[in-house]
Amino acid sequence: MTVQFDRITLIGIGLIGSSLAHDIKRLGLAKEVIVATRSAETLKRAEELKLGDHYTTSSAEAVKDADLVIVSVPVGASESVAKEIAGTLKSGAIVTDVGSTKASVIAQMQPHMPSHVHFIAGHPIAGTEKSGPDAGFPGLFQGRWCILTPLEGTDPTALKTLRSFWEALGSRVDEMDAQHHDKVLAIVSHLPHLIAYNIVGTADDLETVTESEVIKYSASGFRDFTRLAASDPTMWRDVCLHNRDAILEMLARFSEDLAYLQRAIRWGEGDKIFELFTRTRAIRRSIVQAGQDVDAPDFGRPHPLEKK
Ligand SMILES: NC(=O)C1=CN([C@@H]2O[C@H](COP(=O)(O)OP(=O)(O)OC[C@H]3O[C@@H](n4cnc5c(N)ncnc54)[C@H](O)[C@@H]3O)[C@@H](O)[C@H]2O)C=CC1
Ligand SMILES: O=C(O)C(=O)Cc1ccc(O)cc1
Repeated sequence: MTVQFDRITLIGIGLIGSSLAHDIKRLGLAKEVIVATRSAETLKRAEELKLGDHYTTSSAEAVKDADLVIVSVPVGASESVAKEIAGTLKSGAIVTDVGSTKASVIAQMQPHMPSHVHFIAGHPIAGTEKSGPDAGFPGLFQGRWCILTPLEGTDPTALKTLRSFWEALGSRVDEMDAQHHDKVLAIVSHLPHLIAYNIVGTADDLETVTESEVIKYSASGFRDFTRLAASDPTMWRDVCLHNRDAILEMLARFSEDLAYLQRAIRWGEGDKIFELFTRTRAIRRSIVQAGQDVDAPDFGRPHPLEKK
């Protein structure tokens, strides 16, 4: 099914909002794109980059007559956006989001949504450590998964339309309930970021190793962590606070497993260490085999970190 909307409104025009803007224009998915964001400075930059057709700092104004509204703000701002747009949404409009956590976003937005709109939360599993309107680029969502979290009673036609939108961007779409989404993402995305923030913080705190040595001798493994640890502080603070339970559960499991490894190292239990490392190597090989290794040169799309 090919989709074209008369009017798409993008609320929030950072990495994700601006990447959507590039692709909507490139692929002709809307006759008109309205860009709304809170800060006048960001809005001015979006206009300079020609990311839309109309620009406003009023989300309430921006959603008037929109068929599709995509909210791309830090998850902690979801409720204030929902309250702001509730009164001006057009009948039959689809309202969605891209937030990294889902149960909290649904809890913040759903109660404010009028019954004449279709609210379906979503999450593209695609991004980089960059933020702001200059960070976006066309093709970010190509070949990546997008998870939609329909609720009981979600209109199947609206769901199909939203699915077609993401498919038009080149994404593969899965449906999942919000609680399960939050558990899965806690381990595959939120924990890795926390580990990265923590290890880079630990290296920075060391008394016996200087900062210049950390920079000078950083091996590629450490450098990979510094990339994640450079991710937007507001966005990731909000993820931590809004997926609290799942993150705490995964952190507890992680700490137990780390203690096991620590003990094996202390007692010289090479077989235990070897068994774990063999098991984890197999996971990496399955990712590569499944074509999910986005760093591979043959992944077949612009590299997510292409825009330096
Ligand atoms: N960065 C990434 O790799 C990914 C991020 N996400 C999710 O996408 C959402 C947006 O993230 P990014 O685009 O990376 O962030 P960003 O920091 O690049 O952009 C956020 C935008 O939201 C605007 N904003 C903040 N509060 C607002 C409010 N109350 N009303 C209107 N606009 C407001 C900011 O001015 C900015 O334009 C977040 O919820 C994040 O969890 C999802 C997938 C990947
Ligand atoms: O930059 C990276 O490696 C990411 O992991 C990007 C990312 C960040 C947050 C998401 O919810 C989804 C993807």
